[in-house]
Amino acid sequence: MVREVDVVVLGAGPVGENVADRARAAGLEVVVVEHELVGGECSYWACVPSKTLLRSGSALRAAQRVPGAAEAATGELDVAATLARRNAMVSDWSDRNGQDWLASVGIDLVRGHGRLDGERRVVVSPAGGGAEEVLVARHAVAVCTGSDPVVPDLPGLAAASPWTSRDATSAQAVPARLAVIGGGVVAAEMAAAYAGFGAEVTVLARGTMLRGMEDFAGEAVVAGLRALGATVRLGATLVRVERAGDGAGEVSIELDDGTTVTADEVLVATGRRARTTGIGVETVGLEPGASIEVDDTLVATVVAPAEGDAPPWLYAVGDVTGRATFTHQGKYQARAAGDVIGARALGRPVDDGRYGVHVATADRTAVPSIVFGDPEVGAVGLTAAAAEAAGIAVRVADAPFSSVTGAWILADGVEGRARLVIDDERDVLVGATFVGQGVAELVHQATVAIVGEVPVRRLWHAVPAFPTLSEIWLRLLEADGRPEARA
Ligand SMILES: Cc1cc2nc3c(=O)[nH]c(=O)nc-3n(C[C@H](O)[C@H](O)[C@H](O)COP(=O)(O)OP(=O)(O)OC[C@H]3O[C@@H](n4cnc5c(N)ncnc54)[C@H](O)[C@@H]3O)c2cc1C
Ligand SMILES: NC(=O)c1ccc[n+]([C@@H]2O[C@H](COP(=O)([O-])OP(=O)(O)OC[C@H]3O[C@@H](n4cnc5c(N)ncnc54)[C@H](O)[C@@H]3O)[C@@H](O)[C@H]2O)c1
Repeated sequence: MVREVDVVVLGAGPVGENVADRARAAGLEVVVVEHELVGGECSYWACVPSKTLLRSGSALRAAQRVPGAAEAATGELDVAATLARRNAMVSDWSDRNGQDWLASVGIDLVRGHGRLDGERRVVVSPAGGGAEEVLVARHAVAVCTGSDPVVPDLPGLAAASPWTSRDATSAQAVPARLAVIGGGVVAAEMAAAYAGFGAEVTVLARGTMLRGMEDFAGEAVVAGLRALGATVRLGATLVRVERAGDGAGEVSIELDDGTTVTADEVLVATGRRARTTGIGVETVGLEPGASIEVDDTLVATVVAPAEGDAPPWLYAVGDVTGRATFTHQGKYQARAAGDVIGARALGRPVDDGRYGVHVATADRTAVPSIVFGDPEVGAVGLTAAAAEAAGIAVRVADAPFSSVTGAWILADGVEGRARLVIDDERDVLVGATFVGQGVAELVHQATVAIVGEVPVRRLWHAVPAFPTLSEIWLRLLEADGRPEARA
């Protein structure tokens, strides 16, 4: 069967849903193709279950840090109740709600595996078998197929049936011992969750933790994991992995220093790669296995421009672009992409200037990220090192949360600190990092300041209420110095 529609969206993760939503809002006829669950990785095996698994432990520890509440919160974490809440948060891996939402906004869902088949064509193999359906897009195809975990080519690892983030976020029981390979955000979060559940956790990071963030963030996460009882080995080089018995025995991980770590499960948390294999990208001149490069309106850049004035037709959005692999940033791209697809289809003006309606400018200036461990790490924009590497002359302002009364009221034993990275010439923020208990909500203030290019001297007039955590902003400005003192 061949069906002609306005827009075909390949993949109904958070990003595909939002591209479809915006294109539909422009009045276009939209079909979404999905071979697993509507809602994608984020809803079922990533953001939602991982944050739910972390939340119960962090709520308990937050109470235990406040005298008066601590005396009432003396029990152990209820792991079974935590796992049950996670099951509920992912609707027991049913996408009924997602399907209902698509129907409610008039987006057609086609269940099955989709692949590109030359210009504007997507072929769908139905999930339950049967005849293939060919979808021909009048205006656009948006590839929103997400990413897959990378399993390193380490001797014995694949044969040891390692966990990926899918197993760690959907497990119905907690292994007694969990080894975690990697020092990134999945490793930090899942190690914190499972250590909080009482598992004996060993993190094996080949360098430091959270490389790419400010050094003090990774250092605080290592200290936090150790405080939860986890073992963290930095600079670990793994030689081989072996699972004993017939595949059900313990896993041994041999390191180059001659030591061996044994565990019941091993979680591989060594990054992700774009899902561009088996989706026909080669039929439109793209490379299978690689991220799809796009311009700021999310048009795939390697496809030759269409003849004459014909508008571009191939878009890629979200994790598959490798641009800024977070749900919030993918959805931001998706709003721009869905709107620009609508504008181009209807012959309306395209607003593609810096911070225009139809571009994802903030992918290059202000991508917020939170590591939801204990402590939390929140960051946006550039680190001091990244700014310098980009040739921006910056000054840095640091302040500890122990200087903030609101932090002392929230909990005893205040730790953590924050940093602003300021473009010295333009006197605007280009980066910020917050580390501590409950700091996640502070990041958006910095995101607004960066995107708004608010002069630092004006930030002195944005007065944080007393006594809140936000007073860290005042401490940071004080560390930077009163504007007239620098004049
Ligand atoms: C453990 C973990 C925790 C995370 N936590 C956070 C967090 O707290 N906050 C955050 O912002 N980000 C988080 N992320 C990242 C976030 O999950 C991704 O950035 C987000 O899911 C990307 O959305 P997407 O729609 O691009 O891709 P996906 O969510 O991967 O969705 C892609 C969809 O396309 C479908 N699909 C793929 N190929 C085909 C095909 N050929 N035919 C039909 N359908 C297809 C898939 O089935 C899937 O439904 C986390 C990631 C992991 C691994
Ligand atoms: N809270 C959040 O927003 C959140 C949470 C989890 C994941 N995510 C997203 O998912 C992505 C993937 O997370 P991740 O932790 O898997 O990747 P990552 O890129 O954050 O970290 C990968 C880690 O694996 C290590 N590594 C890579 N190859 C290795 C190898 N061959 N041997 C040993 N170590 C190796 C790296 O040194 C690094 O420490 C993140 O980049 C992020 O975009 C976001």
